[in-house]
Amino acid sequence: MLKRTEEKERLVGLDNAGSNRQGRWLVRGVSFEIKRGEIVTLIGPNGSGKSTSARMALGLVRPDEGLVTTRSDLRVGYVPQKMSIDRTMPLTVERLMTLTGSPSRKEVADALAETGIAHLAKAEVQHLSGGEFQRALLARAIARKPDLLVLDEPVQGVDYNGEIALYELIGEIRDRSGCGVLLISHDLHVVMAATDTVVCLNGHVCCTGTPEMVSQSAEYQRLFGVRGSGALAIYTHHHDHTHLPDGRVLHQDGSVTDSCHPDDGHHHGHDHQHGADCSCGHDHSRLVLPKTISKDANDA
Ligand SMILES: Nc1ncnc2c1ncn2[C@@H]1O[C@H](COP(=O)(O)OP(=O)(O)OP(=O)(O)O)[C@@H](O)[C@H]1O
Repeated sequence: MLKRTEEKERLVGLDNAGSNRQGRWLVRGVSFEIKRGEIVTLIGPNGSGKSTSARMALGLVRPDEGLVTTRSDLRVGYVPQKMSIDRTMPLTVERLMTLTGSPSRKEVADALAETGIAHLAKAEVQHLSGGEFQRALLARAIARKPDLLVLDEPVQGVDYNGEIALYELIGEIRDRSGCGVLLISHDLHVVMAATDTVVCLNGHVCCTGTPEMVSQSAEYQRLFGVRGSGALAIYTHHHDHTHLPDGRVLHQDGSVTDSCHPDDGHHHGHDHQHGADCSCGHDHSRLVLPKTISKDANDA
């Protein structure tokens, strides 16, 4: 008898969902689902309805049309787009972890270790770099052991190498914990190919699919106006280095450098291609778009 492949558990599903405020549709016709172990990324220009769609998925906004179904007792870990912290108030990373929940000391320590900032447990939040702060917020979210991890613009205030390191970390967390991940991004510089599904929004779903499929769709290219040298490059490489929490790069030969370049002598067996915008060029399975796309998107 044939054994059916086991279906991954569906955590959240939106079916033609829409949200209306005072007669205006903020977004409508949104359909996607997130299963356990999957990464779904919502992309789109400012005001395109990414946060509204995510809020519908989380049950924070009730859809005015369509259907949203959520697994009962779904545990969500949320990394907000902004978090206002009184910079004059002393607040350690450890304390930040317990502001809105009550994880045990071990859960706090594990989450800080997993996000690579165990050494910053006693540090003041106001002294953290952009990348360290994002990791602290991520640690706070994963300490809850979520079924679904939601990250709204997780790479804000983070430089290019830090951005790649953060995306890699999110992928590792998914691999280790098996949680589902919903990412929201309008800075399209890096959308990791580890993303299973990209949903491209502009008040409605313009296109949806794998990063490769979406990048090639006419709707996507119309929306983001990919111009001139702004060609897309899909990277599929083998892993030969690791991005450290502080943005530096640990190479296979044990050396650590501030950044990573194909010709820096640390990489062997170049079996990959580089795009026009490649400042790193190795080992990531990701879709890279030029920085200018964010501006193009706003112009669109
Ligand atoms: N509660 C609300 N009441 C009225 N309008 C709203 C409300 N929330 C959002 N909007 C509007 O809905 C549209 C979509 O907003 P949303 O925050 O979902 O977009 P976004 O894609 O996440 O944008 P950004 O990238 O700027 O964060 C915007 O025009 C916004 O001004």
